[in-house]
Amino acid sequence: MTKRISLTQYLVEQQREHGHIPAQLRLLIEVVARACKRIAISVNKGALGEVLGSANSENVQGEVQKKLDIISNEVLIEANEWGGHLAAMASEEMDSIHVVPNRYPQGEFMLLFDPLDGSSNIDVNVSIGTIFSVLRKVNNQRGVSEEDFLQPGKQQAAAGYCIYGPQTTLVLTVGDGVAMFTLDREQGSWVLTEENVRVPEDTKEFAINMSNMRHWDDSVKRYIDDCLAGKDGPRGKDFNMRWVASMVADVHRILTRGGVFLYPWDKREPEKAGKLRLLYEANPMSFLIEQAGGMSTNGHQRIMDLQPVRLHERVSVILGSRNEVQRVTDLYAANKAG
Ligand SMILES: O=P(O)(O)OC[C@H]1O[C@](O)(COP(=O)(O)O)[C@@H](O)[C@@H]1O
Ligand SMILES: [Mg+2]
Ligand SMILES: [Mg+2]
Repeated sequence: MTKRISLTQYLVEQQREHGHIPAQLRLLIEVVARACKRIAISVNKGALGEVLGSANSENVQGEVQKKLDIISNEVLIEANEWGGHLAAMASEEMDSIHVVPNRYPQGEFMLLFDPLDGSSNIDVNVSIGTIFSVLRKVNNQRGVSEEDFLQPGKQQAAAGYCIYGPQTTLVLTVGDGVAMFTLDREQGSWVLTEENVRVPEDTKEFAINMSNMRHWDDSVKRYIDDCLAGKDGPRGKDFNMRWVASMVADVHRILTRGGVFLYPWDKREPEKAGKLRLLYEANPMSFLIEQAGGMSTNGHQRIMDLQPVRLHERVSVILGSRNEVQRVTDLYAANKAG
């Protein structure tokens, strides 16, 4: 039975007993967790809070923004601006970085986030979430710039997401395994409910948007065909499929019971490496999955080793149960060897 301690107590233990995190990082995570509580209240209100529907504006990705995309972004900016633990922030919903104004103390960390993940599910009452990643500011001699954010995922100081579903759950790593906290609405506090989360190495469950099948490359097609062939096919076992179309929900299921998630490159937009964003979707989810014993690649390379070149760059994502991700990566290698 996991000891039912609060998020603050867990972070204090990480700081004092294990020396894993400095005080500023603990404060930062607590502020992000508090912001997610506020976002959860808006999400739960739905039509009552007039937070559903489109905002009739477009973000840098060319996507029409939802009202909740903007509300969540503002909540996170506001909550994190004055705490003294940050130098700057970056978000899916902002073209460029947001530097903490000089009137506030400058911190040594930088926060990146997808304020509302799974936007296509907002209006249909399906689980959505917030994804975040924390980096250290590399050069304290000068002001902060977009270049400071272009760090490989393996340099993250912390990462997590909050899922707004039947329960509101915060999932976190500071590089010492993965922990899950459930929001106790009566108390308004985050309570530890899972620690040292492990992703099973094997699985019989894959998650991919099957409607894109005709656009996939040969490696992904082959992998999915083999799964669909079931126990009479090369895999010798039947597979099940799930696709929530909220990355947080699909990854949360994998952290909870295993599975493999694929949003690969496809021919619809061949010039793009994929749909999902490296810095505030793929990297934080990869850190969590690896800390839970899983694996995360773009088919060719470990995602956390990739050197980012742009703030909103996209990447092909294959993550989850180690042996399945390895199988997809082996198919890519075999196809490359030709
Ligand atoms: O609609 P599709 O093609 O299935 O894509 C679903 C994917 O797009 C996303 O919604 C993109 O994220 P945003 O909602 O933050 O833009 C992921 O959460 C999800 O995995
Ligand atoms: Mg997203
Ligand atoms: Mg989003």
